[in-house]
Amino acid sequence: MLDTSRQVLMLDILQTSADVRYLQTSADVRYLQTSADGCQTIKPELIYPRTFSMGSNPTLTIDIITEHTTRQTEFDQATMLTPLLVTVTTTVTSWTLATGVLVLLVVYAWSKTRLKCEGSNIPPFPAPAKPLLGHTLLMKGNILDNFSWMRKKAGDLFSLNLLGQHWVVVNGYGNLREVLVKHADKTQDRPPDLSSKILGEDNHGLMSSHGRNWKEQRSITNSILREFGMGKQIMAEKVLFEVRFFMEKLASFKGQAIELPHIMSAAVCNVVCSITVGHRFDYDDEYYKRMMDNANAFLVKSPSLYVFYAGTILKRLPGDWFGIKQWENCLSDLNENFCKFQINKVKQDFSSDNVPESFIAAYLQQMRKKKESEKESYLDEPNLISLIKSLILAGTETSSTTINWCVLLCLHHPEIQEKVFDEIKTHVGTTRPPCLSDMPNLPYLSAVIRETQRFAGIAPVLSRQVTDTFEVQGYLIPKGSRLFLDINSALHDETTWENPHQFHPERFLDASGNLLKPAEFIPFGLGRRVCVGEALARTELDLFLATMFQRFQFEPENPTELPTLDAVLTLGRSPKPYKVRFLDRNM
Ligand code: HEM
Repeated sequence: MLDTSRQVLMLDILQTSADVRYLQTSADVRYLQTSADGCQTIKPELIYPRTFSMGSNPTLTIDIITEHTTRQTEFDQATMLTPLLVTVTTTVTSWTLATGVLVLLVVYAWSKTRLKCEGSNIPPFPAPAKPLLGHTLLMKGNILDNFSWMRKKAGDLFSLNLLGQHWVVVNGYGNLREVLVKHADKTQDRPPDLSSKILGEDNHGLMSSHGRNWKEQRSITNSILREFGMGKQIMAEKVLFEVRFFMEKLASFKGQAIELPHIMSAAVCNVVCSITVGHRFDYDDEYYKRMMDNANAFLVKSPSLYVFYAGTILKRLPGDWFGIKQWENCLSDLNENFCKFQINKVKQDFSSDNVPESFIAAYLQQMRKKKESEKESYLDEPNLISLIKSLILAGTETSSTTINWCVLLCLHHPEIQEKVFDEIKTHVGTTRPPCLSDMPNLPYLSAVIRETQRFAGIAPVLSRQVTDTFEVQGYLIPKGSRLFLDINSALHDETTWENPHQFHPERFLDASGNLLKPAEFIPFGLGRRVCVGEALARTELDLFLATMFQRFQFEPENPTELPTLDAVLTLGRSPKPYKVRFLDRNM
């Protein structure tokens, strides 16, 4: 503020007295003229504000020293100094005001960022909280590594103060189960997230809905997906239909090194589209590519896990520090140009009497029925829009990233790749594509898929809002707290999995080669919010991967330099970009 006033002062005088070299005030304070003719410095700090009379009729006497003469000039309000003095007066007033406001703000922020529950028997903190910021800085960087060292310091359950919000990080299968299953009534809801807040979709659809709305959306989603044969042969046929297009696309690269994720996501998303909107899209269709780019941006451009739950205030900051505005644009475009557009298309030739051919049609039919029966219901179009978006976002990158990890891991373990191929060759052959009924005969492939899911841990941290106080491990988890549930702490627990950071599919097979499913294997979550698309995801992983292993040999771009196994962490955990060659085994 001082600086600003000083600059205004100098500029105002200098602009109106072009010949002036130095200015000297009546209080004998000199300061520098900044015009281009190179006059010497007089300490500018001296000018403020004692130089001026602040009475009701402020005047200022200034000695104007030119090259040869000294002339004394008195300025008053009527002259050009008026704005100058007004500026100074205002500055002084606003300085006092600003200090007051700042003090108030600090006191307010301090009271808001203190945990109300501190002092009660909540889980311990891993480190002292910083004034105002609490533990927010601990959320920077790789959150999984951060949680891991905090766990070592504070134990399986620990508290964080994130700008006044109490969060508890829950580690270990036993604790996750206790929180998500035993206390399911109190931990059913997710905290409001930024994407639904900025789109005005809080309590819409499936991901961000809660209470009775969530129950009804979840129940209708389950029943429509079952109606479309999820986990059964009908759904498998939809997947196999897409697998054929995907294989041709892979073959079209003729062994050239490619990045898999884009084309893989396009294929997997088509399965979700064939269910939700009733048909697939061509991979090169511009409309589809735009929708895919937007869906992909949700993950790739998504802010860090913590920012995901931060307030919308971040959106109002100037610029786009957290990429939130860019992110918002992608999500709005997905909403308007895909979800709403497709719903309107289905509505155009919709009839309640037709057998529904898409999720949208089935939902609209149920919506109409509920309306006619005049039963209270949450089925409506805003929920449907958000639901379609949830299915696309939650159902694309998850399965696609898992397959992407599996291919990468096979580049590191060619012997595993050959073992899977041999199993397929023996039990399916190479003349017809594998189908769902082959899977019981392919336990090694199933073990490779499970081990990929365990090793990669693509959905590493879930979150919940605590709606009623409960106790776990002797600690109090107060109502209003939020939970980070570290799923990877169960998937990588040394007491369950020997050498958890090694890729070892055999851990999912018993001595007779039968497939195992340990309770701690929870890549789809646990409890009431467990993945609604689990059966579809498993069918996709089985059929896409079985066909890929059967037809292609996966080779690294450069055989002497394998791509890294390091992950990129956003809301999910995906491999760093790498290139792979798909060599057709039939050629
Ligand atoms: C390998 C693939 C997949 C993995 C690893 C996965 C994992 C998960 C996880 C961990 C959750 C959160 C559970 C919780 O918060 O407790 C979840 C929720 C969800 N998933 Fe999946 N998922 C996959 C595929 C799919 C597919 C294919 C779909 C749909 C087409 C889907 C739709 C959803 C939805 C809508 C939710 C929210 C459910 C709710 O809140 O009630 N997911 N998934």
